[in-house]
Amino acid sequence: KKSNTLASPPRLPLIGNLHQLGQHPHRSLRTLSHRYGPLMLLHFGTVPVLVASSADAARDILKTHDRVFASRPRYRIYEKLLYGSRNMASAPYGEYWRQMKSVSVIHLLSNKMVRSFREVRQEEISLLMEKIKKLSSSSPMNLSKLMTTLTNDVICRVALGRKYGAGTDFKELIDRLMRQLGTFSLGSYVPWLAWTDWIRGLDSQLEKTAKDFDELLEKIVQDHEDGDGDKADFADVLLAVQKEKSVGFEINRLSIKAIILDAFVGGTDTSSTLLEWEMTELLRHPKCLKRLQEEVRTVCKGRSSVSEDDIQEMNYLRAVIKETLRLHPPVPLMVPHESTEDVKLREHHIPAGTQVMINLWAIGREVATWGPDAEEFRPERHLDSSSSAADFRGQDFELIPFGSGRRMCPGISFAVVLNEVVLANLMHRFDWQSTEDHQTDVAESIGSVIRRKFPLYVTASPTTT
Ligand code: HEM
Repeated sequence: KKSNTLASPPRLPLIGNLHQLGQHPHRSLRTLSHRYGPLMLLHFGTVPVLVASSADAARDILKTHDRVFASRPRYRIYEKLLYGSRNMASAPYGEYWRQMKSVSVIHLLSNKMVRSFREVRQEEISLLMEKIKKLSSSSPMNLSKLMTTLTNDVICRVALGRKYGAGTDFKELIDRLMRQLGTFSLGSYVPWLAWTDWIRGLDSQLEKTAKDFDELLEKIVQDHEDGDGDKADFADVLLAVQKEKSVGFEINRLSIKAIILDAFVGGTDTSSTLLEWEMTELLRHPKCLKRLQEEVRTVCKGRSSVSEDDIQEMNYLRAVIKETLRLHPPVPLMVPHESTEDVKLREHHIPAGTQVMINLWAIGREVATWGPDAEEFRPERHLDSSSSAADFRGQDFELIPFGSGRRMCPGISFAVVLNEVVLANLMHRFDWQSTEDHQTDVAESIGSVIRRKFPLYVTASPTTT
C-alpha cells in the first residue's frame, strides 16, 4: 500500500459506485470500509467522494484540514428547496456563510436565547404529558408521532412565535420538505442524466414545495413586521437585526426566511428522531429503563414534574443520551462537505472540489474505540470514566453526532436542553411498555435523517407516587 492513490472499490461507467450504496448507505459504506480502509475514494456518478469511516480519519478532515473541507457541495435539490442554497446549512464556505452563521450563533442559538425559551419548553412538555395521560387509558399510542408534534411545536413557537396547527397545513409542509430533502436525486451526481429526475416528476414537486413554503414564510415575516413585536422569537430578532444593520452586513428578506428555514430543516426531524431512538433502546433494555427512572424519581421526589435545574444531577440520563447518539446518530453520514483547495491528506493528494462524507454511524460502532461490545446499548460505558469519557461536543472524534469544526451544528445547546428535559419528564411521569412486535424492531428509514422505519407504539401508565 505504498502508492499514494486512495483505495477505491471498482466502479461502473456512468454511475460510478452509486449502485453500491443500497437502501442504507451508512451501512453499505461501513461494509466497504472494512475492505478498502477508513479513508476511501468513491465516485457518485463522475463526482469524487471521499468517505471517512474512523475517528482518526474524521479528525484529519475536520480538525487538521478544517478550513479546506469547510464548504458544501451544490445539490440541485438544495438549490431548489433552500433558496438557492442561501441558507446557512447549504451555503458554500465564504463571507455569506460566515455572516449567516454569526447572526445565528449570536442572536438565535446562544445560551442566553436557549435559556429564554425555557417557558416554551415547559408548556409544551406539560401539554405532551396531558396528551399521554389521556391516551394511556386506551390502546397503544404512537409515540413517534407525539415526539414529532412536540419538536415541531417547540421550534414553531421559538422561530415564529406561535404554533401553526389547525388552519394551516404547516406540518404537512414540513413533512413534505423533509421527505423531499431526503430524496436521492440522481441528477445531482450525473448532470447529464438530470432528465431522469424530470421524468420522475421530481423537479415540479420541488418547485411546488419551495413556493408553498416561501409563501407561508413570507406571510409570517410580514405578520411580524406588522405586529407589536414585543415577543422575541427568531423572526422578531432577525427583523430587529435588519433594522439595526449592526452586524456589518445587510440581512435581507431572503436571508431572514432562509435562516428560519434552517431551524426547521436542521432542528425538527433530528430532535424527534433522537427521542424516538432513546425510547426504543430503553424499551429494549428494561434494566436501563428502570435505572433511569429510579435516578429521575430520586432527584425529583415529591414533585410532579422535572425542571431544567434538576438535570444537572442526572448522570445516568446523560449517559443514556450519549449512548443513543453513539449508536443512532440522527444524521449518520453527517451533512456532506466539499474541499475548496488541493490538499495532502495522509500522503494522498485530494483535489479541490472533492466531496466528503463522514460516516458517524460507523465511527460510533468502531470496535477499536468502543470494544468488542460496540454494537450493544450499554449507557454504563460512559459512567466508567477510565475507559471512555468522550464528550459529544466536537472535541472527541470518537463521538461527533453534531459534527466538529467550522461547520459543526450551531443548534447543539438548543437540541440537548430540549432532549434532556423531555426524556426526564417521560421517565418521571409514566411507566412504559412496548407492544410486543415492536420490542426488537430497529428497522431504519431511508433519507438523510435516519429514524425508525415503523412508528414506535407503546403503552404508558401514569406513575402512582
Ligand atoms: C439532536 C439534534 C441535532 C443533531 C443530531 C444535529 C446534527 C447536525 C449535524 C451532524 C450537522 C452537520 C455538521 C457538519 O456538516 O459538519 C448539523 C448542522 C446544522 N444544524 Fe444541527 N443537529 C441537531 C439539531 C439542530 C437544531 C435544533 C438546529 C437549529 C435550531 C440545528 C441547526 C443546524 C444548522 C443550521 C446546521 C448547518 C451548519 C452549517 O452548515 O454551518 N441543528 N447538525
